[in-house]
Amino acid sequence: MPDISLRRIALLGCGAMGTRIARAIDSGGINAVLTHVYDQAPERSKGLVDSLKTKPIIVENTHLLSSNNTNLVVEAASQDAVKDVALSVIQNKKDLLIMSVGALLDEAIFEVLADACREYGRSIYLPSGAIAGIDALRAVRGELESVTLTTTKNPRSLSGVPYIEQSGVDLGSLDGPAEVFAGTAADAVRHFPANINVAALIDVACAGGGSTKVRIVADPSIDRNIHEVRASGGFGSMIIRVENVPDPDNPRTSLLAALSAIERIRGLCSGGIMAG
Ligand SMILES: NC(=O)C1=CN([C@@H]2O[C@H](COP(=O)(O)OP(=O)(O)OC[C@H]3O[C@@H](n4cnc5c(N)ncnc54)[C@H](O)[C@@H]3O)[C@@H](O)[C@H]2O)C=CC1
Ligand SMILES: O=C([O-])CC(=O)C(=O)O
Repeated sequence: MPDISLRRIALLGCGAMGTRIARAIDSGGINAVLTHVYDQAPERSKGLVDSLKTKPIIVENTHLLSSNNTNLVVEAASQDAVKDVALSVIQNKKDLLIMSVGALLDEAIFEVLADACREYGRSIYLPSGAIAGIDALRAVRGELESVTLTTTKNPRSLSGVPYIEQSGVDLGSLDGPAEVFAGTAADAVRHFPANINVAALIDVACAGGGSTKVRIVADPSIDRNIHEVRASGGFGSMIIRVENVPDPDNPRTSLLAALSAIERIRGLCSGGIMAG
């Protein structure tokens, strides 16, 4: 049940997604105020704050985001940021919304955070991000026999990933679709930390323990970030497919991911009737 007293928000990460979230709050579309921000790149936090009507305080490090009277810390930074700060946010009795969900496929981290949420009575929210149907997958998790995620992106949305460079695939010379990864969700988020958080979301929803099957395909002929989940089991079967427009400020990230975060924050801050 959402806590409608959530009104003061701190933001970790002022990149493509963090900027959209901050602007949605600043525009008055969410019943909340952005009180504090932090980014390890100081020019990012300053650039964001300069562009906002209501100026949040720029803090000196991640931990200061939860050492004030905010209710909710929103993470839109990186898996490393989650590993660094998530536990202290919960210990400081703040709720936490995580977008770099891949961090949770480290079993030790998941268990520590789950225990801390119980002990301190706080919640960690994982918006459905760049995928859809997370609620349905969670509902049928006890009946699942098979789940596979296939993610297809333009090579420019996959550039700079050491795993691809080491595997000898030359993204620049592809003239058709090429599989660049096949394996488990746990390995996918390790090798593609900024590209496949959706695999972690699906795996957490299905209680897969990191074992959900994942394929990543580079296809120079497409300009969308496409995620397709095929699931089957005792409930029947489902195919969930999204064809996402990439965020113009970060082609790895889909616009839907930021919109999903904003909608989740809006719901947490307003209560009322909510679908899904
Ligand atoms: N859950 C989902 O469906 C999706 C999740 N994501 C993830 O959400 C996160 C945000 O995405 P974008 O805004 O597009 O990325 P971005 O690269 O545009 O921005 C990330 C910002 O966080 C900052 N940052 C990174 N590590 C940090 C740390 N340890 N401490 C403080 N600041 C740090 C960077 O300097 C940068 O300004 C990424 O981890 C991305 O992989 C992206 C798309 C979908
Ligand atoms: O935004 C997307 O399409 C997917 C993505 O980067 C992620 O899951 O990390």
